[in-house]
Amino acid sequence: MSSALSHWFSFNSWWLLLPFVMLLVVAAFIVAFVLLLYMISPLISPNPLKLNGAHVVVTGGSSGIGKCIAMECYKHGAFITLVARDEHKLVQAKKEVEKCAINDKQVVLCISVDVSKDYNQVESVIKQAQEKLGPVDMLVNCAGTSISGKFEEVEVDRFKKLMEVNYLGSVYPTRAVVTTMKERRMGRIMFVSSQAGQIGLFGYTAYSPSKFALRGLAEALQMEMKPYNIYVTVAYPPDTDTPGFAEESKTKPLETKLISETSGVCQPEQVAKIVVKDAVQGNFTSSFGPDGYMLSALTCGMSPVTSITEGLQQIVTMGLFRTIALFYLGSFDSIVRRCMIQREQSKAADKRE
Ligand SMILES: NC(=O)C1=CN([C@@H]2O[C@H](COP(=O)(O)OP(=O)(O)OC[C@H]3O[C@@H](n4cnc5c(N)ncnc54)[C@H](OP(=O)(O)O)[C@@H]3O)[C@@H](O)[C@H]2O)C=CC1
Ligand SMILES: CCCCCCCCCCCCCCCC(=O)[C@@H](N)CO
Repeated sequence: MSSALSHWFSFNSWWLLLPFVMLLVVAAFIVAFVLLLYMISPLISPNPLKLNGAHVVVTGGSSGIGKCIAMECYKHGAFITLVARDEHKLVQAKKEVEKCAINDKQVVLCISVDVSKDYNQVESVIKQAQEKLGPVDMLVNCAGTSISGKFEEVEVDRFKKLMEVNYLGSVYPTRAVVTTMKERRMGRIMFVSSQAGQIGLFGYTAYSPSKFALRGLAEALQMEMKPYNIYVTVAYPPDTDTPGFAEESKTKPLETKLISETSGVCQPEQVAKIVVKDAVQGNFTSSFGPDGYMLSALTCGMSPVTSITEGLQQIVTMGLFRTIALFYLGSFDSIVRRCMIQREQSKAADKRE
C-alpha cells in the first residue's frame, strides 16, 4: 500500500511541476530575447553627432532657451548661426555666446529674419549662412512665443499668429536645410515644443495646438529622413525662466499658473544641456524631470524609439503612468472649478457693494 501510494505521488508530482518548468522556459526565452535586442541595439541607434566643428543654426537664438542652446553647442566647439528678428538682441547674444568659446577658430554669425513670414526669405538667409559656415549639421527650431488666456478672450487673429510663429516658423527653416542634409546623408533637426504640446491645458487653447503640431511634423519627417541618417528630436520643456516666460506670466490666467506649477520652473541652462545631449544622440523625445519623463512615456503613441531601453520602459510603465495621470487630471479639474467658484463669489460681492 505504501509503495503504491509513493508511486502515485511521484508520478503526479511531475505533472504538477510541468507548468513551472514551462514558465521557466518562457522566462528564459524572454530573457534571451531582451539580451538579443540589446545586442542589436547599436544597429538601431544612430552614431552621435560630433559638435566640434559642426555648424549649428539656432532660431530664436537671441534669447532664453535658444541662446542657452547656442552657448551649450559653442562649449562643445560648434560654429553657430543665431537667427531672430531684433538685431540689437542678436548682437548682445553673440557676445555672450562668444564667451563660451573653446578654440579661436569658432565663429558666431547673426541673421535677422522673421522665420514665420516668407519662405523664400528664410531660404535665402540659410543659404547665406551655409556659404559662410558650411552646410548645416544641426538645426534648432526654437523661435516661438506664447499667448495665454481664456478661449473666448483670446483675440481671434492670435490663433493664426501662434500657428505662424510656432509651427510655420519651424517648417520654413527645416525645409531650407533638409535637401543638403539628405545629400550629405547626415544631420539633426530639433523642434522645441513644450509640455503644453503633450497635454492641452486651461489657458493654452491657442498655444497648445501650435506645439502639438510640431509633434505631428516631427513624426512624419523622421520617417522620411531616417534612411538618410537624419535624426529628429522634439523637446518638451516645462516652464523655464526666460524673458519670454516673464512676459507671458504678466497676463497668464490663475488656473494656468496653478496647473503649470505642478511641473515647477526650470533654468534655461539645464534645459539646453539636456536637449543638446538628446539631439546629439539622435533621441526622438527630449523631456525634463520626473513629470516630463512620465508625460513622454505616457504620450509616446506611435513615435519612433531610439533605444531598446526606452521602448521597454514605455511598455512596462504605461499603465501605471496612466493611473497617476488620472489623479493629476482630477486635481487640474478641481483647480479650474475652485477658481470659477472664487471668481463668481467675488463678482457677487462686488455687486452687493
Ligand atoms: N520659457 C518657457 O517656459 C518655455 C518655452 N518653450 C518654448 O521655447 C521656445 C523659446 O522660448 P523662450 O526662450 O522662453 O522665449 P524668448 O521669448 O525668451 O525667446 C524667443 C526667441 O525667439 C525669437 N523669435 C520670436 N519670434 C520670432 C520670429 N517670428 N522670427 C524669428 N525669431 C523669432 C526671439 O527673438 P526676436 O523677438 O528678436 O525675433 C527670441 O530670440 C519657444 O518656442 C517657447 O514656446 C517651451 C516650453 C517652456
Ligand atoms: C503621469 C502624468 C504626469 C502629468 C504631469 C502634468 C504636468 C503638467 C504641467 C504642464 C506644464 C506646462 C508648461 C508649459 C510651458 C510653456 O510652454 C510656456 N511657459 C511657454 O512660455
